Amino acid sequence: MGVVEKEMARTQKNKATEYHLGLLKAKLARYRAQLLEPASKSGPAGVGFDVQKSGDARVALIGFPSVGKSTLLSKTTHTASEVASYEFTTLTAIPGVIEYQGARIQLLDLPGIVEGASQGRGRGRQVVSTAKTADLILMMLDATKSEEQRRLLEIELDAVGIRLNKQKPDIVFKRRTTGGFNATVKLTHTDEKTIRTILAGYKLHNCDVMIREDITTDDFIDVLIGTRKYIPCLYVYNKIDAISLEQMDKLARSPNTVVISCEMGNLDYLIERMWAELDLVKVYTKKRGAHPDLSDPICLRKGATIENVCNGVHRSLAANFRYGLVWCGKSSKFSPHAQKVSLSHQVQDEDVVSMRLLTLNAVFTK
Ligand SMILES: Nc1nc2c(ncn2[C@@H]2O[C@H](COP(=O)(O)OP(=O)(O)OP(=O)(O)O)[C@@H](O)[C@H]2O)c(=O)[nH]1
Ligand SMILES: [K+]
Ligand SMILES: [Mg+2]
Repeated sequence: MGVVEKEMARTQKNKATEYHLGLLKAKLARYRAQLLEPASKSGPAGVGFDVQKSGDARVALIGFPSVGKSTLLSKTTHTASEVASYEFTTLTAIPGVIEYQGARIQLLDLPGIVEGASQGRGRGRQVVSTAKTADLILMMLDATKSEEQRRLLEIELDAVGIRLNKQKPDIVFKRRTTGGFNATVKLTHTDEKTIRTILAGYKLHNCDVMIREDITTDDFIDVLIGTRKYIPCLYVYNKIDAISLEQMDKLARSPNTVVISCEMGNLDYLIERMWAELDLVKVYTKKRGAHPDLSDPICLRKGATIENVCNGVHRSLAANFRYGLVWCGKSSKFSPHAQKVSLSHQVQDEDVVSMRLLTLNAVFTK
């Protein structure tokens, strides 16, 4: 235990010391953020595996050893990853590709992690750092083992700043202004004084804060630190061939959970659920006077703009952009007629997009 942790343990949790605790928490979070985000030269700690991101999204497999991560990769992609009954069979990151609905999803097999992974034991630190780069985490669990495994993994991911299945808390900061405080909802888990104390700890005396949901002190620190990653997670219980129907039924009813048996197959439902969680937007491109190319959509993250579409076609496109035309999709106000849009326009699933360019006055597709 470090000095700050010790002081926190000594400090009893009651109203009188809550402010002090908040300050200590902020201090500890700052130290750990420094420890976990070292400058790139200072060694491998906190750095993920050097695997190029490819395809439209990245899904990372996180779990204890021998839960069946490599078996899953081998069964759902064309990549083989060694499978064995002994622990730590996989020693590095192994990428495979799942092709689904016209999208290419990178599935990343990773070494098993153990308790303490985030504190730098073994390759664990590298694994949890890689998890930070994922668009979706598949937390793989052994259905025959105790529920404790899930909580332990959540602690490890939490320790590197990953927040699972959580939206970024709705807090807005404005520095170098008057120091106003505004909460649009009643705060029941924290209060202005605690938040002021934390801000003072960061020497942020002149800082406007606007809070728009009933946050906790931890939520506030997360947003203040700013390096947190809010990543969706599916809890995947494997090896259901080895448990009773009643046990399986109970697991399957939990939120964000899928039960599978890699051995028995039928992983289609898992892939459907992954797809739904990734929430990708598919956009079709169209040449002037031609039908849209429905065979080759561009897949983008939700919230993507016309600029992202341009970059998905060719990197020179955005620089020569005059305007875009959008048809049919849910974002087009004038469907079935085209809507004239700018680079910053957000596209929706199933939109058809055409670009008009400055130099060529022509149309591009992939
Ligand atoms: N009963 C059963 N066994 C399985 C299932 N899936 C995988 N296994 C077995 O579990 C063992 C471990 O599988 P791996 O795929 O190597 O597990 P891993 O999570 O990649 O393990 P590490 O790389 O060591 O972390 C192997 O003996 C697999 O055959 C399943 O659905 N049911
Ligand atoms: K194994
Ligand atoms: Mg493996």
